[in-house]
Amino acid sequence: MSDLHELCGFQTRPIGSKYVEDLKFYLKNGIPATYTIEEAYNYTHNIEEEPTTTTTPLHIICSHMPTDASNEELDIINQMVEILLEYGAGWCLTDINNETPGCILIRRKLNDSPIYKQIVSAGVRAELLLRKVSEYDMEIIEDTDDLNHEQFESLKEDEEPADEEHKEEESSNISDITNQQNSGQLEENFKNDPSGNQETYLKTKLEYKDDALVTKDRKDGVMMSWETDLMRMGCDSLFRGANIEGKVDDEVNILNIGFGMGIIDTMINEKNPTKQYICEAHPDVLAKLRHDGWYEKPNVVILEGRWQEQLNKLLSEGNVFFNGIYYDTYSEHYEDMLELFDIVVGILKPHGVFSFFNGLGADRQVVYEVYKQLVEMDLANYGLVCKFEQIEVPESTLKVEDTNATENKSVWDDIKRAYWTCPTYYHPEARFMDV
Ligand SMILES: C[S@@+](CC[C@H](N)C(=O)[O-])C[C@H]1O[C@@H](n2cnc3c(N)ncnc32)[C@H](O)[C@@H]1O
Repeated sequence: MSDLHELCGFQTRPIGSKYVEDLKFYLKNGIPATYTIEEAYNYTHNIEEEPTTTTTPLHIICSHMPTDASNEELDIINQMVEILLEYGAGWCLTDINNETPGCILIRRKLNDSPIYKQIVSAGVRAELLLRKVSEYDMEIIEDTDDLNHEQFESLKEDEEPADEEHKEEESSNISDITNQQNSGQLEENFKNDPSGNQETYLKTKLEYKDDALVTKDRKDGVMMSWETDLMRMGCDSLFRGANIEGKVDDEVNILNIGFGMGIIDTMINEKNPTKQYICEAHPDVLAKLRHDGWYEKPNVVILEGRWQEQLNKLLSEGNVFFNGIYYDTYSEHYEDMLELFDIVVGILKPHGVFSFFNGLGADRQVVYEVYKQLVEMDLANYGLVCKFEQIEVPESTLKVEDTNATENKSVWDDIKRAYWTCPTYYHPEARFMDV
């Protein structure tokens, strides 16, 4: 382990200002804030292979920060985190246990600490920067080949490097993409993955089961009935947009993007709006809509196709405006949602409500919290204020190994990959600012 790594392990107490001085000294002398234990180990052992896990100084701080630290010590640790982040420490790099620094704090129940807040803010800044970088087609060159290890290395022999066999499968879409953008293999997998690629998804056969809509062969969960309570909240939000100063609007129009299992659409229909628009792109889902009689319902309009085409048409025709718009699609990304905001502000009535299934980054709690802040900022740029209501999700959605209740069935038992692993759902309700 290098001196920098050792420093971040807080082996001597109390943690005083010398820690900050030493940290600054190492960083100013060229040790990268992202210098990993694995890089240090490989260098000392003449291993040329690029390590696949990244245990950074920030990880070490998060796992060694004492739970009995005094306020003065916490202040020093906080300063150290601030300095590391200033010097470019990664908020979403993953260590040997597939944990980011934020994940470690959550596991240690330290996510109320200012350090956790700093990490989430750094995540927001990093994602905004990444967006700019891709917008302008810039390249971030990360070359660690010419690191001057000799200058800062003093690795102990007993320190074990990252072990491939212990490495868990990466699970966060967003941090995967951030970490491993350059991998051609990943790109290929991504193309063939219906959950991440819309073109592939729309050609993939779907299957309706009792409690889920899944892709027939791979068993990706497109929609699952455990989300029913979340859909109820979504439906209630949409109809709040029908209320203008205590009176119900003369014409209540609701738009739902993505039919799936029809859970939210059934709830909307029961409230009998003037017009219920449903936009749906997948042929198997459209067949289900036909089979279940949705085309015959007098107040229902079905927009067949992707919202990207269908809603632009509505927008340019300019003769229907909505009290509520709900968005819950599949195999789309955050950038798609940003594109949707352009249309939402053009077809939402002044008192209307926009809501969506908030699963942004929800396979990793710290990423979920970063995206909660990002979407709030992005909606604000469109003049929409987004408020979040918190609810606990059913325990059966937390992976079996996390619940300590192996006898309980997990909703993910027959599903390829859990797209949700967070204990709390942040239900979004957005309205124009001046309403
Ligand atoms: C998660 S499900 C929606 C579940 C729904 N909220 C419910 O309550 O059952 C997502 C749906 O969005 C549809 N979809 C995906 N991309 C779409 C797009 N670009 N335009 C319209 N529909 C889309 C999928 O085919 C799928 O039926």
